[in-house]
Amino acid sequence: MKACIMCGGTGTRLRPLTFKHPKPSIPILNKPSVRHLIEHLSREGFNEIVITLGYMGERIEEQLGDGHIFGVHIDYVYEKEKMGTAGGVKNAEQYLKNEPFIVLGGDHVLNLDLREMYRFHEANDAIVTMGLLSIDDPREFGIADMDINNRIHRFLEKPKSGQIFSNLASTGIYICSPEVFDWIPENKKYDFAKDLFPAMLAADEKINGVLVRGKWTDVGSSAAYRQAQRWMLDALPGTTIEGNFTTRNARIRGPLSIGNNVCIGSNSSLVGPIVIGENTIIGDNVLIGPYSVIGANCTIEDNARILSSYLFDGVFIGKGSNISGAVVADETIIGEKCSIENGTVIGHRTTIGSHSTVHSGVKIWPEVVIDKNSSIKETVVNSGYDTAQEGS
Ligand SMILES: CC(=O)N[C@H]1[C@@H](OP(=O)(O)O)O[C@H](CO)[C@@H](O)[C@@H]1O
Repeated sequence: MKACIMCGGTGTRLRPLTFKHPKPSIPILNKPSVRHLIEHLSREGFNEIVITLGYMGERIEEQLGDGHIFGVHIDYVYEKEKMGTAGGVKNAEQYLKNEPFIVLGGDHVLNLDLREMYRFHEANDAIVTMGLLSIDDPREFGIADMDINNRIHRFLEKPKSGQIFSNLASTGIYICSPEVFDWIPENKKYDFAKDLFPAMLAADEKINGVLVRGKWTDVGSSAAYRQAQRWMLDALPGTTIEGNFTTRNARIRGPLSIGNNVCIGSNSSLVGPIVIGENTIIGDNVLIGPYSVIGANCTIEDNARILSSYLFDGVFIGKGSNISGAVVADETIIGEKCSIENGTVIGHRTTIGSHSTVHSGVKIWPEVVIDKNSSIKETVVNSGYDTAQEGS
């Protein structure tokens, strides 16, 4: 079975993380998130995959290669300019024109039964079948109204508060028959949700919906990102303690997945679920609490506390610092006795001087240097980076 993964977006809402990683490459359990998606597709029998690329596309191609390590074959199609979601898929038509195919976003994290959705599509006669999920507040999504025979009669993209006629949100996962290409104009920016579905419904063309069960999120915001990592940490097997590490009397409670050559100092306490990448060094009296992911080549010095936080590769945490509910991108240095509070997102290669506090929810852009003893209450940007807020 064939799949098309849309990986062209700029990921502006996930800044500052997306200055270093395109959205599908942001690490989840220390692996680019799209790898988890491809592993799932492979398990479900979708082994011919085409990926549409735009922003930092080469990074994604480098990380995934031809797909053989996942048991799939991957082709890549680059968008020269932004073509919209349907326009991007149209660009990949040569790989998709012979049989129904599934379309997903490169930032989707899920454990859904996609095969069931595909079978439903094959057994029914719509050109498009949309995966729908019941969501309490669907304002961030497209919403659909569906009859008892699964036919969608109304669709509205990003409804405002007074316009919510249904709680069925589009997951942005579509099964399409090749006839869909007749509906998408060539060389024109064209979107599934904004252009194609309204055009099909106006022409009384059938679109089906299918309710999906299980876990699904798109990693569109840092809150969704944290949620996605939590799910994946919850899915770590039982009390496993994997990996080859050395320790002097640390107290360790799984589930825990540890890379090779990790070194844990004395009297430290690790309470899973936790994932730690290879070559990371953890000092004495360190507490690493549940729902933390620590990248490869990190250093956590003595007496630090890391709680429900995600540190990317090469991060340094100084003595006695307290990191709680934060995301810290690659190679950032946090000095001694800092406090990094809940919801903070710190870009790559930033330096936070010792004895500083970064208050709850603050974002700090890459390569910023914060003085010692600072108290940061608002976003700190780096004017060397593009500050325009467009795209998704
Ligand atoms: C224009 C467009 O494609 N909108 C889609 C898409 O929204 P984004 O905000 O563009 O990610 O994905 C949503 C699911 O993540 C889906 O509900 C919505 O209809």
